[in-house]
Amino acid sequence: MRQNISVEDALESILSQVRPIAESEAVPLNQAYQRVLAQDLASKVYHPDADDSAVDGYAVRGEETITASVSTPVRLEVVGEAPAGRPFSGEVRPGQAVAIYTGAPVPKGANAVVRVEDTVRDGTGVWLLKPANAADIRHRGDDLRLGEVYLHRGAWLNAARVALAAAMGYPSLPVVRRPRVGILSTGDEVVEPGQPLPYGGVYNSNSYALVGQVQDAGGEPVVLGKVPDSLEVLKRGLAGVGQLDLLLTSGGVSMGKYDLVRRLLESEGNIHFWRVKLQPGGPVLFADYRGLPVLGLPGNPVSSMVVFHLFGRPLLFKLLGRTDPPYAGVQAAAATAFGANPSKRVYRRGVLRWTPQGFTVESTGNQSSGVLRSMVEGNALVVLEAGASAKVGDSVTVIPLGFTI
Ligand SMILES: Nc1nc2c(c(=O)[nH]1)N[C@H]1C(S)=C(S)[C@@H](COP(=O)(O)OP(=O)(O)OC[C@H]3O[C@@H](n4cnc5c(N)ncnc54)[C@H](O)[C@@H]3O)O[C@H]1N2
Ligand code: MOO
Repeated sequence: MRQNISVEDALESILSQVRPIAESEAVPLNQAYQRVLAQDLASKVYHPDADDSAVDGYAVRGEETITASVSTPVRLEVVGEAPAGRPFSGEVRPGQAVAIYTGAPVPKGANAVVRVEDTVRDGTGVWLLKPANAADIRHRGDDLRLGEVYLHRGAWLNAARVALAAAMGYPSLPVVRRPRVGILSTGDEVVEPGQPLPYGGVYNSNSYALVGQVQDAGGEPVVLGKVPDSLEVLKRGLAGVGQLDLLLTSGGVSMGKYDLVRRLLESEGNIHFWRVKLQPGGPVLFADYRGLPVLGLPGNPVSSMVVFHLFGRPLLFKLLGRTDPPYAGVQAAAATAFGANPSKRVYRRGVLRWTPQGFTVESTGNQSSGVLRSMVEGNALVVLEAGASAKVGDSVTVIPLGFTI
């Protein structure tokens, strides 16, 4: 077992232990959001399907309109209409125009369009007050070309990507099976909300943070409830977890004699590492329990959330084959001072704001890892290397939480 390793070494150890999930399934478009594409997708169509009009106006032979102006309007005979979805089947001959609408294919013979606001309708004809513009025609395949791959395996299916798949002609999408992620809380003092709170008790919040964090990363949370501080009960709980891709435990990984998760994994599992040089979340543990990867999150609510973000989220991304980064940093000017830890990298909770001068970040105040409120009031983690504090105005690295830039 490795101990006291860096965040980078811990992440590398975790990622080297997990293989991407090979199974996939087909789901209708409306169920594809927040899933991960399992195959490259080539367009089944051209978009636009034909050279079409980008504006409402008149399709004309451009060379006939060059002299058109308010003082010297050009008159053409309107021989038909081309609404979107009902293309004009004839041809635009010299002296003629066809009333055309945005998205309709440009009829044969026409090569430019005059916008309706630059025309005056006059019985069976139309006066053009400006020359026609060829740039108001969109060309076949400007957006999508038949057979070309525009969505790649590993893509996180957000609104725009699902929409693009629809535009390419797919009614359903192949997506990677969701990793099943067990969430197990430990601790005699931990009580489910809704139950009376005994003296010294604490409501289970970690499980609920993890359900949301697992879903946000693309996993399927499997809530396994809470086991009390008893080795036997913990063992029975672990024996009955069923088919999982990852087990998250919360609590029980520190130095105390009731820190059962660590003790059980020490004796019956294989601990890859325990304790990482970071705060909050230093006592994090990563192990293998009978073939199941186990990420042991420290019990303090902030530690649990931060450690999941730094390690659990990238682990799920690897299982899913997601190609977007699990998190990223931006530079921001410190609006308050941030204190250092002499021997560990710290992740302080801060409020990241966009101002006309750029990003600024302000501390949420009390940085104790028991203050869950800091994860609600803050929207970002300020990263400070061991021994490195920040003064007001210093540029610091910040990891935005819950939104991507
Ligand atoms: N002698 C030492 N003691 C501690 C150390 C240390 O290095 N030496 N590290 C501290 C740090 S840092 C952390 S973080 C915690 C982690 O401890 P555990 O993972 O063993 O967690 P517990 O002791 O079970 O709980 C810690 C804290 O979190 C509360 N908790 C636990 N589960 C939940 C839950 N599901 N929902 C809400 N809150 C929960 C629990 O009541 C405790 O207050 O260890 C320090 N100790
Ligand atoms: O690392 Mo603990 O997570 O500071 O409280």
